[in-house]
Amino acid sequence: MQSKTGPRIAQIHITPIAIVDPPLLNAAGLHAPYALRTIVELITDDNISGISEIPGNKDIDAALEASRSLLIGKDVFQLNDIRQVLVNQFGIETAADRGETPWDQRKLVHIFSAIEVACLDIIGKVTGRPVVDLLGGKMRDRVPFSAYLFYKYEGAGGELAFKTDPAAQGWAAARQSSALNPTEIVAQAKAMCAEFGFQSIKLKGGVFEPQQEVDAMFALHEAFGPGVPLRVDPNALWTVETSIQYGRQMEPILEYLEDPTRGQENMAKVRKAIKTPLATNMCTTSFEDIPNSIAIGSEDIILSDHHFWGGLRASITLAGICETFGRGLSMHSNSHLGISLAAMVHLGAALRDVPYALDTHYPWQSDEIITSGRFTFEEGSVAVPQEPGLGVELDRNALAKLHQNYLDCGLTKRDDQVEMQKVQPGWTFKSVRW
Ligand SMILES: O=C([O-])[C@@H](O)[C@@H](O)[C@H](O)[C@@H](O)C(=O)[O-]
Ligand SMILES: [Mg+2]
Repeated sequence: MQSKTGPRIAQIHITPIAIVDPPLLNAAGLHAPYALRTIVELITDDNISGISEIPGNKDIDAALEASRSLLIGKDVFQLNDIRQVLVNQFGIETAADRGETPWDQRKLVHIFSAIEVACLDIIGKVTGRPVVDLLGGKMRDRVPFSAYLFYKYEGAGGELAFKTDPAAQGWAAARQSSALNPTEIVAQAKAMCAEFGFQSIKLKGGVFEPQQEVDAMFALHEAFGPGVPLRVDPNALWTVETSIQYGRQMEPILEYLEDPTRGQENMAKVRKAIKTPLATNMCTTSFEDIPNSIAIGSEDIILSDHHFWGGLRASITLAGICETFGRGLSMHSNSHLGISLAAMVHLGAALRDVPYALDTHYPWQSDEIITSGRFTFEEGSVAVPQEPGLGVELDRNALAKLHQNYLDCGLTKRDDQVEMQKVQPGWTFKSVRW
């Protein structure tokens, strides 16, 4: 029997969108009223559509545009060739290229992730298999996620910015409330867990001085008891000394401490001094970082993200490396919609182990871009879609509306410092604050 070729990429649609995002606080400042994503749709010569979603900004969109002519005509099964074409075009960003924010300065990984996921969606449709089967097959039917708490100002985001919608009910109402102290953080956690059933909880820290955030963690421990694993992520704003001091205080209550301090060397020092495992999505963020991570022991758990590690198959490779070198693996997230969530769920289902519930910002979003509407969570987990491909279809009306949001809102890249300065003039980001 002769093997077949194709289908081939005939059209590429790149659509920047802006999705409503509430005023969430973090170490870099404040979320804008809209978060930017880019939706990519590939259409093959036999009219099959494959979709993906990546973090958006003007540069990434321009790079996607620039790769269009290189990708038209490519066989969607030839992912190695497609990646090589993109490597030739953009090069592999080195640690030096990635500079002071190595987790962020990416072109190749985002673009290849967008193209790979859309191709896998098509391959799944052609073969009649869900994407998880293309990653080696399903190890579980449901994928567990963690509650992801944020300090925040009052407000719903989008047009409501810092205002609230009095008609909102349940979590939609709680999502608008301010959370600026331990009591409000516990209230946020209760509302989010009541809605989504999460069984573990992460707090985005790096907003207030460390003792306030540590007090919030103890308040969560008090409210939820020892059966609910807790994590806190100060996004590397603490010195080594601060990390050790507060890390030791939280040893009895934390499942893991995420990126307390900046860089692999500092993380390795903290790791030697405290008993709690350390997790990262900031110091070991690419394959190039792995050898030094292993040599010096900078973390226990790598928070992968297919958007940032170069796709779903690269994430499976990362899982193998983690297994070989005794690293735990979990998943990082940013504000996102259901196409990204579907891809995360297929990946999570294919991993041999999921020892830590994965991160997702999804509860903070109210928009959706898939025809089936927003994903539902049961006891914090999402069922793996069983239909061919990603198992989600693009809602073209929603795409048009969210693209119009993008055009209207005037944002072209994420800048949490600028957003914070609108509220607190003169506020500046500091890479080490406490
Ligand atoms: O959305 C945020 O504010 C987070 O701080 C995000 O930007 C981080 O990338 C991320 O969630 C993290 O775990 O560091
Ligand atoms: Mg993090």
